[in-house]
Amino acid sequence: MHMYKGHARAYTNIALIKYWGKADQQLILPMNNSLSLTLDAFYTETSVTFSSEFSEDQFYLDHQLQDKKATDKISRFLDLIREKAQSQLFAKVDSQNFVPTAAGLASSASGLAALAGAASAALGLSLEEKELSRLARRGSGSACRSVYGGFAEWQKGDSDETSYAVPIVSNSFEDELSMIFVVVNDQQKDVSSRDGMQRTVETSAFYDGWLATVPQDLAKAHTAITDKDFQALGEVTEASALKMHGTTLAAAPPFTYWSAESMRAMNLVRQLRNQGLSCYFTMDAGPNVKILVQRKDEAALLGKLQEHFSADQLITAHAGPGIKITTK
Ligand SMILES: O=C(O)C[C@@](O)(CF)CCOP(=O)(O)OP(=O)(O)O
Repeated sequence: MHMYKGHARAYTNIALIKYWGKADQQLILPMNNSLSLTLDAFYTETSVTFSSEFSEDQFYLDHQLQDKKATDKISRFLDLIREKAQSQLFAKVDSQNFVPTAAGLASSASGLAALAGAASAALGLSLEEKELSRLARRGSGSACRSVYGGFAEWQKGDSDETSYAVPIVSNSFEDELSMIFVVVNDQQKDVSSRDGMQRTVETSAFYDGWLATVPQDLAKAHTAITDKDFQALGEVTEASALKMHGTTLAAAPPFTYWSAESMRAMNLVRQLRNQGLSCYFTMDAGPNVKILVQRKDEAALLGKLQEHFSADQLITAHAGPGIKITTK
């Protein structure tokens, strides 16, 4: 009887310069580079066991056996790893999302990164970071950035071999930052990021305009990180999110991830900034609002936010580490 085990913990990341649109759906090659900050507040722990005793793949998420649809998606991803390792063995996948229950935050980035790490290690593939990032990308684009801690850039490349994330040298600027999540509960049925970006690429009149400004936004973000210039990083982060979300309004049919509560949070950020509290927001494929603030202003911002939102809606995160893999 052959049994092989691997474990990984991977943290979620939030894009400051957004990935929005694929050049290749099957390989998950993006239309543009993106830049993110890995956080310490949310992570996924995954254990994978391959065994000759198993007659099919099994996928447990937070101790719940998942249905065929979810398991088939995992199996297709595991096939990539089985192929690399020349293995036919089936696997049992145990994933646990350490995301505050109220959050309802998507954890595909940490989840697929942890799965890539645990499964490849179980089959004895000791992949170095670039290869691990490429593998995670096949699970979910943003997952490729969670291989690294702190700031990372996903270089779009033009093939499976050339599309992966790299760490950004930042002389610890990330340690001077906080990100406060405002979890809004009026979540209408969202369009998934995968479906949302596909519809936008295919139909949005604003999509080319979005794409045209990404390289200059990336350059601004790099300069801001090098210079430890919080205002410049905040401005380009907020602009990138607004432009990305703007593309959805011109899609057919049009859609938006912004709810009334999202708008309330974004307007409050602008108001607080105008009153001298330097903070900037970003948003992804959901109504939650993420606020970038300097660690030194974190308490002051929380105090202001608590006047407008309940404490359990506010989650504070700081820069987090890269993926951790063990095969014990
Ligand atoms: O994270 C960002 O750069 C921006 C977004 O979060 C904005 F919503 C998109 C993430 O997309 P993802 O879930 O990775 O899609 P997949 O490749 O279809 O799995």
